[in-house]
Amino acid sequence: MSTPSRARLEVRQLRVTYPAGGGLLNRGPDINAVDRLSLTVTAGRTLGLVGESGCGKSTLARTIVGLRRPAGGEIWYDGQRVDDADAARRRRLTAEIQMVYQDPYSSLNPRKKVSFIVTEGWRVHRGLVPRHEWADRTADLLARVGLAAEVADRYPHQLSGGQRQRVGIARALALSPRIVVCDEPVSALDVSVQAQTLNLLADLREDLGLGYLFIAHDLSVVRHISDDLAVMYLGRIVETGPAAVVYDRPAHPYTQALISAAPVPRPWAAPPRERIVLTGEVPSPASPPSGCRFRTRCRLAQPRCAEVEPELRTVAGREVACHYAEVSLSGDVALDKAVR
Ligand SMILES: Nc1ncnc2c1ncn2[C@@H]1O[C@H](COP(=O)(O)OP(=O)(O)OP(=O)(O)O)[C@@H](O)[C@H]1O
Repeated sequence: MSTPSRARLEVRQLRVTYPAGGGLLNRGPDINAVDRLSLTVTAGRTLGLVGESGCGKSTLARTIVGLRRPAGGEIWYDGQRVDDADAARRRRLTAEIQMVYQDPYSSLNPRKKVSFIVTEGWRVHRGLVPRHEWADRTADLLARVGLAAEVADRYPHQLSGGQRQRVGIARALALSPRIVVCDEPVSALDVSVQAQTLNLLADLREDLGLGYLFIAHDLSVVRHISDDLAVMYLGRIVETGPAAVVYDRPAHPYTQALISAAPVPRPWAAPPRERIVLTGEVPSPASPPSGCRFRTRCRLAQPRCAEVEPELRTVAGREVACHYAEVSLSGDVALDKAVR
């Protein structure tokens, strides 16, 4: 497969909401699951997106692949706007942006054989692959993800979790995407098969020149596969930049806390590090705190943080949304001096 170098997905100021709970009379404010979020995914590169459960990662993923409508903002693919396109153009554009789902148990139809599941996209995008090529092309796709051709005749319940996720990956590849949204693709798998699945995804990216938006709540999973990292908190990106910069010298107090809590592969060989424990609950996205959304759990919070919402700005080679990012990069001692 050739790799057009300019395949590029751009999300600009995206907002996605859910209607508020409660009855008609006591309706609360809408839930802003994704709030003015911007990011870019380019073919051949991986953007890792991390954040705690409930911060809006899956909502973002589902909106990018067209399963939810945004309440605001824009989604662009290769210079064309996707989110306001008519159904036919949208279908054509989004064939090139596919998704691998978190749970291979619930994302595959249990009543259909693998041969049907993998060819689903060809039924929707008629004419893409001629009917007489389906069997051979399915065998090729299964081989690409490390499965034997006989798997085509099996049902999902006859496969292991790792094999099912490979079927999910084959289904995503069937439409020759340029961009793949991987929504926690290994978190439902046994630890023993997580690494194999990650290696498969990394190999496919190399061979096919894919661009990944790789979503995970576990930083140690995304660190190795990502070129760039984005850290999400309550619907917004709080820090983003090259993976090595963000991971090795995090500037946002939230990123620092996430990294300090991530397991270290060989703790005896790693330098000792401070563990920052996050206190308090994640606030509801229906009523986020004023100013900086992270301030209610932030060890560096100052009065200004309640008044002015920090926008992303460049600090030491990455973008960070924190008034005191330089300070937090150089530690607490410096903070005393800086805020006086
Ligand atoms: N269908 C829905 N109706 C109402 N609120 C929803 C719905 N789906 C998600 N939410 C809310 O939107 C916010 C973002 O949820 P989302 O599932 O996108 O987060 P997440 O980071 O993917 O979490 P997880 O890792 O647990 O899936 C949460 O507050 C969640 O409660």
